[in-house]
Amino acid sequence: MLKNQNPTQTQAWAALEAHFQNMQNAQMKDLFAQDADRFNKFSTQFEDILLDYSKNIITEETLEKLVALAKETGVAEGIKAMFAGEKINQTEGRSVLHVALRNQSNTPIMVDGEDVMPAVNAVLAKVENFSNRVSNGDWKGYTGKAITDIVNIGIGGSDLGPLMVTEALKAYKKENLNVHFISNVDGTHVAEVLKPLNPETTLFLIASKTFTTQETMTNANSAKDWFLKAAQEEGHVAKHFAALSTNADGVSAFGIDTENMFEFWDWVGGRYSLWSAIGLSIACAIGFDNYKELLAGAHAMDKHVAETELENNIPVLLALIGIWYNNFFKAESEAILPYDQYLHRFAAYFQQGNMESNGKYIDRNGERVNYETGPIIWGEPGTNGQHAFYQLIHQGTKMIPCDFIAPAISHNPIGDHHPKLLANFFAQTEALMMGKTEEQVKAEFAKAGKSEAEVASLVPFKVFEGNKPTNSILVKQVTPRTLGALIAMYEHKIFVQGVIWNIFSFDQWGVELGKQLANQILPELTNEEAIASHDSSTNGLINAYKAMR
Ligand SMILES: O=P(O)(O)OC[C@H]1O[C@@](O)(CO)[C@@H](O)[C@@H]1O
Repeated sequence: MLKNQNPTQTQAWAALEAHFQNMQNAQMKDLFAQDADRFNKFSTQFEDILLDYSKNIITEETLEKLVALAKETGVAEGIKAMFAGEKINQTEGRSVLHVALRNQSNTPIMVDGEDVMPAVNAVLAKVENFSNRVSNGDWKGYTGKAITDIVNIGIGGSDLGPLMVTEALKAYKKENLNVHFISNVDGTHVAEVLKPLNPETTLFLIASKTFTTQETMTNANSAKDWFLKAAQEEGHVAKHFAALSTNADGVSAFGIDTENMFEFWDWVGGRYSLWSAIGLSIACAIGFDNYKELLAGAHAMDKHVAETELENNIPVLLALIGIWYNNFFKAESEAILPYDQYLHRFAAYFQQGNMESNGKYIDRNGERVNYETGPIIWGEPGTNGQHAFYQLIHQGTKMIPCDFIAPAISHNPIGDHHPKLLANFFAQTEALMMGKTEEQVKAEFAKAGKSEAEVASLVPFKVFEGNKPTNSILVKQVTPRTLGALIAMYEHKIFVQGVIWNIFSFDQWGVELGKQLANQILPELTNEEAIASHDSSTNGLINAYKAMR
């Protein structure tokens, strides 16, 4: 059972507040100077992933106090409850079992008294059969040609996961198959993606847990129109459209043969669904064996989370360090900075994963929280970010804890590109931690032959205060297995933070109001009347739009 404990009313929180008074001015460079063994004490290895969390404003005492908070708020109980299939998604009356989708140990996992593993494995077998047939060229289109292009039509969790993973694992992509993603309801997206494609050799995967999402159904209908313009006969749809959904009625109403439907279940959250049938485009793109390796990596991390004491539990440590900054240093955002071009959509994926899970202001008792909850997640690949926003991270007024991620081995070892990438990866976290003192700046000017008087006015601008916290995650190489473990690590970090913040991390009521209002406004855009049903701004904007057309 989840404990339902307001974190700020725990003894651990009070102890952390007192501890923070001592730590708020601590300098990491002093902590390193005082302990030559700091790196060994504050780093850990999981398979081929090294996590170095030593460049944080923490001591062993900090971690002890943070782990005490995890204990008092029932993190261990929460982990058990999730893995046991308890309906911890309480406002929707659902279990949260994305861990079942990758449960390659096949231990029974019960929902409402029934082991879900047989159904999970049946869908996985269907995914294997389908993806093999498509990637082997055995699946033929209406003119008898093999499929060359797969188009995943979905949005949010039905897009971001498959997109991020197929990009991250492009080195494993099947030669004969291209994967494309349409998500935005903006007609430009479907127009631009379909422009170069051949209806005879294109297969559409309509990915939608609910099969009611406005953007996805609009894009799916446009894709079907595009296809039928060439194919003419409705009967050919079955060879070119498959559905990934929990809603069989919606799928057949759309006109997709439920034989071509890959089901998943309401205990799979959209933002946790790439491990389900939603991952079909991944299996087609990189091959089923690699897709299974992705699941295996996540499963290995699941076992680590379920079996490891809190003190050495990697997602728990990351969650607690995040809470230390979010709730005590008042940091409002976290940056994820992958030094790997293939991981260019990794931060975007966890914008939904983190912010849709923990962007909540009501606690599990239905009361408004009196503390900060989920952070803003953002980030871009390195080294590009260095030329865009690192100025603020280094010399801005905001503390932005950053996760730096890099592979030791590149899939594209061209010239000295990778050593240069890694040099930046190592240098940035050192610079953020060490900074540059006034004395160092003056010495550099003196070395360049500049007199103190000459440069006095410049010195303040060149000082770096440093003491900016980072985690460094060094993976041997971005492979299906390490990527699976990395994604699961962040998923569990998010879950643990939600338990500590005493919020429900697996519903998303906050996305509903905008949709409701959009549905009310849509008919107002097509009639000729002047609109007066809203506030003056919304009325003004709609009427100005109508005048512009
Ligand atoms: O998969 P579907 O049901 O089409 O939902 C798509 C996305 O829409 C949401 O915003 C929920 O409405 C995300 O949680 C979800 O991943």
